[in-house]
Amino acid sequence: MSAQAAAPKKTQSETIKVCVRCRPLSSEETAKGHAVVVENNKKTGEIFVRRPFVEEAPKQFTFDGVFDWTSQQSEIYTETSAPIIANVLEGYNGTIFAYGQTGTGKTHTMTGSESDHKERGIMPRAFEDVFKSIECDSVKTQFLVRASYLEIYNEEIRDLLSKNPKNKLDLHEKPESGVYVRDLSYFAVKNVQEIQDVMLIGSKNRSVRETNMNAHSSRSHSLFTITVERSEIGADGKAHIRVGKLNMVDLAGSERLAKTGASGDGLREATKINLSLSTLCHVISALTDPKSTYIPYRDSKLTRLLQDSLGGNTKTVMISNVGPADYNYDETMNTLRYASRAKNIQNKPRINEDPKDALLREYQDEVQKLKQQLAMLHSGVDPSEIMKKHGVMGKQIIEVEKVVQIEDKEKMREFEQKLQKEKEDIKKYAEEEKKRIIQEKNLKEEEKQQLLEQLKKREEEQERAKNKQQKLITKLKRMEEKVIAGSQFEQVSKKQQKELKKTQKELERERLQEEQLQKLLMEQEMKNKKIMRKFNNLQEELEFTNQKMEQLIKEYHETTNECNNMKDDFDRERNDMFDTIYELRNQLNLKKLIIDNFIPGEEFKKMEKQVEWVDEMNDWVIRTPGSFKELKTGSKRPQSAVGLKRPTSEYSRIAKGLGDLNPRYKFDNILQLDLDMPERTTEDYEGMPSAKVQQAIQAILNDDDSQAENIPITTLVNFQDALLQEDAQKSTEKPRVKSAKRVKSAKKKSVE
Ligand SMILES: Nc1ncnc2c1ncn2[C@@H]1O[C@H](COP(=O)(O)OP(=O)(O)OP(=O)(O)O)[C@@H](O)[C@H]1O
Repeated sequence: MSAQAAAPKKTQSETIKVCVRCRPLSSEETAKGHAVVVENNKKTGEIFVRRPFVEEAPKQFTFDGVFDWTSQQSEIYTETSAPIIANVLEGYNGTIFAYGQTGTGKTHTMTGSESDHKERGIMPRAFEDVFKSIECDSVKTQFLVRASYLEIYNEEIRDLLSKNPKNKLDLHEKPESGVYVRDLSYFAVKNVQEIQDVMLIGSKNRSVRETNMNAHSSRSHSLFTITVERSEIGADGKAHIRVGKLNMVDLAGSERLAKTGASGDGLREATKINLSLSTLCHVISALTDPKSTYIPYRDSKLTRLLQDSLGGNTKTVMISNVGPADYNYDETMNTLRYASRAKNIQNKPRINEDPKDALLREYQDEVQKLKQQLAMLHSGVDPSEIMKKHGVMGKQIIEVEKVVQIEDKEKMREFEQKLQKEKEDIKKYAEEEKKRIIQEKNLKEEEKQQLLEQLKKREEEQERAKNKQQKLITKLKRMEEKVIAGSQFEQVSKKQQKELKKTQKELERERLQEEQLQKLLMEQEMKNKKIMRKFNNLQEELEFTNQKMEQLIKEYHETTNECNNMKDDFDRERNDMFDTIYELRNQLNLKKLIIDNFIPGEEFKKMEKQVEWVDEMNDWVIRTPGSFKELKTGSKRPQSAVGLKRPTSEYSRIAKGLGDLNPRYKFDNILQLDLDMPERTTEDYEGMPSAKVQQAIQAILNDDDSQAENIPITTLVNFQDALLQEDAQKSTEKPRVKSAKRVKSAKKKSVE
């Protein structure tokens, strides 16, 4: 494929391709005697679903492809996904996603079996195809293949290839490249084995749990992305880069809480799964409703990540998985209804040409830089030349200046071998020199030591230089390895085979279309005949009208039935929602109870102030410490004054200026050891109390402590009166400081 062929094509819209796969009855379903209610017609793309225990015509849907339990994994891949892989290598974005009720075979379809080669799913087959196509391409075309793997668990994005797969990542959006996950790990891979290892590592980190419906139920949506960057020389003699991205999505299954028996964490997971799947359904509905003005992509992480695949610039295939058993009739119908709607979603795929953020260009630049550095290092003064220049016991090594250009692996190997040999020569030469110095009889011991030290120093220097060269070669090798070139020999026959296969498939598709058109034509002709029919007599006309009426009545009944079924489905969905709401309300009440009884109101209010709703994350988050500043109340602490050791208020500066000895104005960190006793504010009672007062005091003192509380009120009133009278008499003699304290003083005096 030449770069010329990649000249910007006119963007045409196309509908997303929708296929249905029905798995076989499981052994448990067979043992329980469940009946099969799903029937497929592969040729026409029709699927029929019979409502159990009801006498009515089966519901019929038509898709781009239908597959039953006899379909092999290879067939599913070839029919649904292979064309998308070819598109991705041309620079289109592609998405393949599996959707359906829990336990219907989404993971089986996408990943398949690890141990049984025949049973491997779409993902490993896609890996093989990507690298096969790269091999078949021209040697001048360079590729960079990267892989990433993430899951959305409980509305949190997690990097399945990270060292800490439980850390949550954020979604961001760039105008030129759309929605992306910040800090997601990408691994450059250069063959099938490497990318398969990436998938296996990620799959092991995925959240799975046993439910009533599936022993290994995926509790998260997973997204494996392969980014293929290809660089070719165009007609203008310049390198052009195209970037294709392939998303492979294994969604968590929709489930009815009553069937899966979810509780606790399982309930939380199921609620989040169902919510994000219902957002996906709302997005599908909105995209196919001509009256809709708003697409709720932002309502879940899943729909935001799939934004380009649904109504965007991607070539998309949706594989809807269903179960064949009668007890799953409702879920099967639900899946098929949404799948049927999705058929009308229009995308506008386009080739991504010369994007600004192409990594391949960065790699190419870096490799070029490394090559130059290496060449410079190598063409510089050789370490042995340094030795020669410094004339250490002069064995003369003549070095020829050379410029290194590493163009292929063979040359790189030669260069590495040469470097190794040079290292060994340096070592050998140093050893010989060492021996010679030691054996030199004309030299003093001191001189010998000096020469040996010099020799050691130079040997180290040379080794350092060679190690640096080795490092550069290793880095260059690593970078060049990541950039894969097409095969040396263009495998024409392989390519032709591929073309042949493609043409055969195209022919088959055309044949099917022709068959369908033929069928439609016949039906139309029949209708026409009926209309054009001439009636010989009234009797015939009556019979025809009766037949027509019967037909209309039948159609009316069928439509009414369909309406009732839809109403039933709606009721069921509503009941499911009520179940979910009921469970969630229970949990909410529990949390409210805990908050009301164990968290003080003040604390709750404080906490409430410290959290905020972030639209981007669609969740509550605790504010960062920086944002607490605005919550702080109270007076502002004075800022540090120039020349003072600590922030100081105006008042304390004045106090210091006035020479106040209070240590708090000394501006030093003072540790006060003496107790700061309060000043006395009362004074002893002087003079002789009157007889009445003495009597009252005596009465109090005579009562022991236990009775003190029970002193008759009259005694106390008398005592108070006596004191007041006496106060009035003596007020002219001496003013009292605090009369309220007198009772104590009086008592003290009397005791003394
Ligand atoms: N076409 C098939 N042929 C044979 N077995 C199948 C097929 N499809 C699914 N199965 C089996 O059914 C079981 C459930 O499949 P799988 O785990 O792929 O379902 P799922 O839709 O991914 O479920 P969940 O949404 O709970 O993760 C597995 O044991 C799987 O091997």
